[in-house]
Amino acid sequence: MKSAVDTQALIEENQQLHAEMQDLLEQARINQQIMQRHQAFDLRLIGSGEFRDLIETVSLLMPNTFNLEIVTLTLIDHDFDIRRILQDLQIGLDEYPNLLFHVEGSTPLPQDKPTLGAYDLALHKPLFPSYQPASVAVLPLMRHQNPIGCLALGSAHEGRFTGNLATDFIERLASVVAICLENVINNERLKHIGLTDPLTGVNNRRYIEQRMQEEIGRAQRERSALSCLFIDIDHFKRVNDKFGHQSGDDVLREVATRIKKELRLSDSLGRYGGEEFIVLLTQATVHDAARIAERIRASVAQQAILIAGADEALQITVSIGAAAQMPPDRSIPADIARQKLVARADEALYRAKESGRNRVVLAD
Ligand SMILES: Nc1nc2c(ncn2[C@@H]2O[C@H](COP(=O)(O)OP(=O)(O)OP(=O)(O)O)[C@@H](O)[C@H]2O)c(=O)[nH]1
Repeated sequence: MKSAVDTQALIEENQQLHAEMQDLLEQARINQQIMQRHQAFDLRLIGSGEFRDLIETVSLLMPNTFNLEIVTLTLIDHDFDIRRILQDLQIGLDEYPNLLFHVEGSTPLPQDKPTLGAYDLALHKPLFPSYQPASVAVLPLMRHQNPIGCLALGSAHEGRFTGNLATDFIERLASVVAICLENVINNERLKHIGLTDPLTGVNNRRYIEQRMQEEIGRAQRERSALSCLFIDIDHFKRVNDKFGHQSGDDVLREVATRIKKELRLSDSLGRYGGEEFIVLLTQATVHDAARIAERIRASVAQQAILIAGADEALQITVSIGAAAQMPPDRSIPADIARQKLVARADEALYRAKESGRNRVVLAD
C-alpha cells in the first residue's frame, strides 16, 4: 500500500509533467506559426514577378518575418545596366532606400559562404548606410558561380548572429533570393526590350503612346500643363542617298542623344517613326515647350555630326512642331486627347517644314 507521501510525490511529478507538456505544446504552436510565416514569405518571394515586388518583399516583409531590424539588398551593377533599365521603366530608386549598388573598387562583397558576427563599422557601413545594427549576417547572392550581390540582415541583438551559428537556413534563403532576383531582372529586361527602339536606344512608339496616355490622364486629374514636341530630321533621305543607310543610322543615334541631353528625367523621348521623334514634356506650358524645342533645334544644328567613313562632318538640322495641352479638358477620353495633341504638334511640324525647316513652330 502506497503511503500518503508517495501519492503526494506522484501528484507533483504529474503536475510537473503536465507543465512540461504544456511548454512543449506552446513551443510546437510557436514553431508552427514561424513555419507558416516562413512559408508565406517564401511564396511571396517566389511569386515576385516584378522588381518592385521583390524589393518590397525583401526590405519590408523579410524583417517582419525573421524578426530583424533591417534587411538591405546590394546589387553588383558596375556597367549601370540594371539601373538604366529601372530608370527607363520609371522605377525610382529613391523609393527604395534599402536597395543599394556596390561601388566598383570598394570593399568586395563576400562570396561563397555567409559571414556572421558583430557589426563592424569599416566593413558593414556601406551595407547599412542608414541604421547601425548590433549583429549582422551578410549573405552572398550567387548565380552560376558568379556573385550578383548580397543580402545583409541586421539585428539590434548582439547574440542574434554569431560566428558559430549554423548557416544552412540562411544559405538556402540566399539561394532563393538570388534565383528570384535573376528572374525579376530578366522580366524587367524583356519588358524594357519591348518598349525600346533597338537602333537609338530611346523608347519606341508603343511606349511613348502608352506614357502619353498616362500623363494626359494625370494632367487632366491634377489640372497640370503638358506639352508635346514632334521632331523630324530635315532632308534625311539625302543623308541615306549620299552616305548610305549606315550613316543615316549614325545620324539617327546622334540626334536622339542630343535631344535626350536637353530633357529632364521626368520627360520622355520616343522614336515615333523612321526619322521622327516625339518628346513628352510634363508640367510644361507652351512657353516652356517653345524654349526646350529651341534648345533641341540649336543643339542639333550647332555642331556638325561626325560619321564613320565620311570625309567631313554632316550638317544636320531638325524641324519641330510644339503643342501644349492646356488647360486639360477632363471630358475628353485620354486616348482621344493624345491623338489630338499629336495631330496638333504634327500640323505645326508641317508648317515648320513648309516655312523653310530648321525651325520651331507652335500649334494654334
Ligand atoms: N538610315 C535609316 N533611314 C531611315 C530609317 N527609317 C526611315 N529612314 C529613311 O528616312 C527617310 C525619310 O525621308 P522623307 O520622309 O522623304 O523625308 P526627308 O528626306 O527627311 O525630308 P523632309 O522631312 O521633308 O525634310 C527615308 O529615306 C527613309 O528610308 C532608319 O531606321 N534608318
